Amino acid sequence: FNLNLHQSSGAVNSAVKTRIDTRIATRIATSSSSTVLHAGFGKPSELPPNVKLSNDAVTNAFLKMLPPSQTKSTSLASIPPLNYRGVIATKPIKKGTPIISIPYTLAVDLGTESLDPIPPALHLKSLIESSAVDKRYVSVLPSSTSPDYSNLYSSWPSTSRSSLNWCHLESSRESFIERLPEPEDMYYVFLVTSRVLTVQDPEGRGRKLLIPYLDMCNHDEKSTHVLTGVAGEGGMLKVVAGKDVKVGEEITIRYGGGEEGVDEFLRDYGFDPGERGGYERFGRRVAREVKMGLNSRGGLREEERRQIRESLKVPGGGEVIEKIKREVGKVLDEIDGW
Ligand SMILES: C[S@@+](CC[C@H](N)C(=O)[O-])C[C@H]1O[C@@H](n2cnc3c(N)ncnc32)[C@H](O)[C@@H]1O
Repeated sequence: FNLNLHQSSGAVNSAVKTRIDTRIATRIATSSSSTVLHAGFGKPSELPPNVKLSNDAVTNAFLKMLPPSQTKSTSLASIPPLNYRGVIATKPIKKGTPIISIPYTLAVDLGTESLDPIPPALHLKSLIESSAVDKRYVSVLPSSTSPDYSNLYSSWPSTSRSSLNWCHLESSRESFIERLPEPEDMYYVFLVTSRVLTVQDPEGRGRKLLIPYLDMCNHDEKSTHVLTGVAGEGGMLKVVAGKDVKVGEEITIRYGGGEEGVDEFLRDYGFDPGERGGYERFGRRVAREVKMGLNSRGGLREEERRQIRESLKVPGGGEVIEKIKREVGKVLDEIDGW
């Protein structure tokens, strides 16, 4: 494939894998399409009016941390329709050139790869608490009160949580919490699962890295951009353009995880990657789990179903939770209709 990667060493093609338990993301997509928010913008002055470049003091201080070349053709912006923060092209970018290049030395290295997000989460917590992570970066991470975090079903009311223990998704999250020193440490698990990439070091071992700026790229299943880099001295962690990029286009990457459905995706990132079948698919999975439960242990008793129904009425949890609750409600209706 004719991607013109910057090759400074033979190891440069080592993949930056998108987070935790995921497969290598050097998938060089064959599709030439990508999300084009607003095609046809040629100059920065032609940025779509509804894309607001982030221009507050905290963001500007963070951007100054980065190599100056970094912000010549991209910037952070609030991007419609969700108005989430993301990276946007402010200049046209040619296919094959790096869009983002962050030196390994700027990344927060959380150690060698493990399938378990808890060790890197606790490592991150201690680095942040001991001020070993640049404050300018910490200040732009989503806080524990930001919607990115609070929309996760972490805020699912505890009554619902215990009632939903039979649900694979919920019990896997519960098992995280049980193994954490404090339930609040779930916030660091969220930072790890939602924004840490696995990058190979020169010896070929995967390392968990929090890469400032690169971690601001949102997910798009159809993104053709390619992640490359080596987690070691002199390494540059890059997003290389898989296609020509126009001004005003969002720079997205393709996250790993949740290939089978949407559940791990929801747990780890807190949003529904609609293209994978979304909540409908999740609902079907829940239904399957309930039915399996019915076969193996006589199913949910009437009392259990009643408790779940009650817990579904407890407000809170944000949009994601509300959608899951609706799906769970449908599954219960289905069972009670049998
Ligand atoms: C690696 S961060 C991306 C940058 C993030 N928007 C920020 O401002 O720091 C991953 C988080 O961004 C949000 N996100 C990324 N892609 C998204 C998408 N396609 N739809 C909705 N939210 C998305 C989710 O909150 C996710 O947990």
